[in-house]
Amino acid sequence: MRNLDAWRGLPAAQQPEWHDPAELSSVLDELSQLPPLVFAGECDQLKDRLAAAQRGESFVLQGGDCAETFAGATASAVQNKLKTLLQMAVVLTYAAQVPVVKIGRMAGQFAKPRSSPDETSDGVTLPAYRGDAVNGFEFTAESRRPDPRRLIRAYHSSATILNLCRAFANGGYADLRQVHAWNQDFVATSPAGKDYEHLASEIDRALAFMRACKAEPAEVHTVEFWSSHEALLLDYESALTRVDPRTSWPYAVSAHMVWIGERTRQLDHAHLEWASRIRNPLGVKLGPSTTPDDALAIIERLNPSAEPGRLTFVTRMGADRVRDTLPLLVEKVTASGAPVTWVCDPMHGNTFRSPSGYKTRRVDDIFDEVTGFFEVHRALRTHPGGIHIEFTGDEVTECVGGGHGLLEADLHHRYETVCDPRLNRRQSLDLAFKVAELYRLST
Ligand SMILES: O=C[C@H](O)[C@H](O)COP(=O)(O)O
Ligand SMILES: C=C(OP(=O)(O)O)C(=O)O
Ligand SMILES: [Mn+2]
Repeated sequence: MRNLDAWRGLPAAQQPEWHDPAELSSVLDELSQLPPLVFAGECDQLKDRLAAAQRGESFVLQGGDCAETFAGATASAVQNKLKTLLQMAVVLTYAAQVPVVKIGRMAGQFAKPRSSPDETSDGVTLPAYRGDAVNGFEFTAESRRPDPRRLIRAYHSSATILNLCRAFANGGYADLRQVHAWNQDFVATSPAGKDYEHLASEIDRALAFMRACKAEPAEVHTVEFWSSHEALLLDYESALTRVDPRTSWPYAVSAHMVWIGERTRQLDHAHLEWASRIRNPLGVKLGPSTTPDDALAIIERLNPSAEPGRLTFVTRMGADRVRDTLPLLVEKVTASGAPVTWVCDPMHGNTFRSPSGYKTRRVDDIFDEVTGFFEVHRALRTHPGGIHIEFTGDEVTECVGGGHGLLEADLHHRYETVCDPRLNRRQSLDLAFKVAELYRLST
């Protein structure tokens, strides 16, 4: 018998200390009555797309904020993010010559695992910020107190964002020619534009050819878009786990895909137990300390029946370690015959604090990790299935480098993230053009 509550008896890392159990329980009751944000059939479709990525027949582009905020659930913020994701996807589609599976770290990415449970500033120590679903970013005792009512806001903000994404993806905004025109603007105004001109003009010719042939498939005007987030808060995820009436299988209905983070993927803990019961496509983050046995045990827990598209390993090794740590994992998993989609997160292994105190990342390191990921897969003749990035559609100053040469001294201008540093719009497009080149060289 499936037991959706078996996780409750196990240790769960990174859960908030809610102070009022009665209030939490009433919030969870309320959540469990609310409509699903996604449907099981959609999750199955995404599983098919991820299975294609595992076979090298598509490429995953997953990205969004490190931590979404309630204040960020506006039409313009969501539109800018989606626009950037679509621009990146067009470049990658052309280079990879396979469909790009567009998955937002959006519409639910409201909870954060933290390195330390508290934060100290000017001699005052308060609970760490754990995402808008838990507490407020503002550094006051009142704001940092975990508030279960925020879970309801997380649900409604997710609904708002997902609704905007669905409308943008289907309502003409995602038109391929429009997206390409934005890319041409970027190439024309980017200092590194010369490097990208060739690819952009090839795309231009391909589109002109299609137009001349009067080829206007629906895919030119709309895109498939999927939501994802880290399934961190098990009370929330569990209240939004529903049994699909078609199949009687349980699904997380908070997002199409959910992933388990590097800090909560312990084999005998609650997160993997909960994830093992649901039927969504799942991601698991793997850091540099992961052994092949860890990876094989996770596969055994989450995908014992070897269902294609069910399990994505999102590796985040760091640019300096990816070439040493990834090969053995990929080799052993491949030898086991298990179907796994390999996706590279080049962000979380490359974070450092600048002398001025900002948490940041270098675009060069991010690109270097993706390069290493491609090299490893090429050497082992396995498929680099995609990339997973933290980015935003706005011109923030959180990561250093990129075509516009953002310096550490520039970080203070627009450092707006509430958790990890994100690529800004131009740095994201730089990355897309560079990865596109890499893809072409490596296949
Ligand atoms: O996004 C991932 C983690 O939540 C984040 O890297 C933790 O950051 P911290 O080390 O500042 O807690
Ligand atoms: C917490 C995150 O990453 P990881 O689990 O890889 O540390 C994240 O993706 O924001
Ligand atoms: Mn992060």
